Amino acid sequence: MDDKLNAVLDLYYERILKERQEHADGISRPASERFMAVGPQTGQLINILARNLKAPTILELGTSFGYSTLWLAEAARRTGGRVITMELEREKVAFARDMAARAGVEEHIEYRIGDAVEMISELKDGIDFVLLDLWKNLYVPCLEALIPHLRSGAVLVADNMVIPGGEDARRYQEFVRSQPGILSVPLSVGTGLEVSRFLPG
Ligand SMILES: C[S@@+](CC[C@H](N)C(=O)[O-])C[C@H]1O[C@@H](n2cnc3c(N)ncnc32)[C@H](O)[C@@H]1O
Repeated sequence: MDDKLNAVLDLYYERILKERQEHADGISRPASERFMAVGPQTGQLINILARNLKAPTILELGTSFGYSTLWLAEAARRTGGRVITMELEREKVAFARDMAARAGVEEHIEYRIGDAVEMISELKDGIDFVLLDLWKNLYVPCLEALIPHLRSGAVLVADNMVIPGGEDARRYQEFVRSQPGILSVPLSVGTGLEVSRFLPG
C-alpha cells in the first residue's frame, strides 16, 4: 500500500465506522446511501489472496461505493492484473471512480453498471478471483453463472456468511461445497467469509 492509497482507505474507514455507529443507534438509511463495505480485515485478506495470483482477472460482484475495489485494485496493480467490478447503482459507481482516481489505481479497474447475474454471462475472459458481495439471495445464481468462466485455480471469497448470515448464506455454503472441483472452507474474518478454490480434474 502506498501513502496515496492508504489515505483514501482511511477516508473510507471513517465512513464505515460512522455507518456502523448509526446502525447501532438505530438510524436507518436507504441501501442506495449505505456503503456496506467489507471492512479492513476482509480488505486485507482479499488483497493478500489476489496478490498471490499471476496477472489475475479479478471480478467483484457488488462495488457499492468502491472500498473493497481499492484493495483488489492494489493487488491488480502489483500483479499486472485487472479488476472488473459490477454494481447496479450508477451514483455509487461515480463515487467509486472518483475515489479510485484519488487513490491512483483507476487504470486497473473496469466498472460495469447493471445486474451482475446478467453481466456475468456476457464475460469474455476467464476469471481468476471473485469477491461475491452483493445481495445474498444472488450468491447461488451468480456462482451458477460464474462456473463456466472460472480458470483453474480461481479463488472465490463470499462475504457476510455470519453477519448477517441467514438462510441465503447457508444455501450458498451448501451449494459451493457441493460443486465438483471446488474446495471450500468458512473463515472467521470480518463478517464471516466462505473461501473457495476451483481446481477441476
Ligand atoms: C454489500 S454492498 C458491496 C460492498 C462493497 N463490496 C465494499 O466492500 O465496499 C452490496 C452492493 O451490491 C449491489 N447489488 C445488489 N444487487 C446487485 C446486482 N444484481 N447486480 C449488481 N450489483 C448489485 C448493491 O447495490 C450494493 O451496492
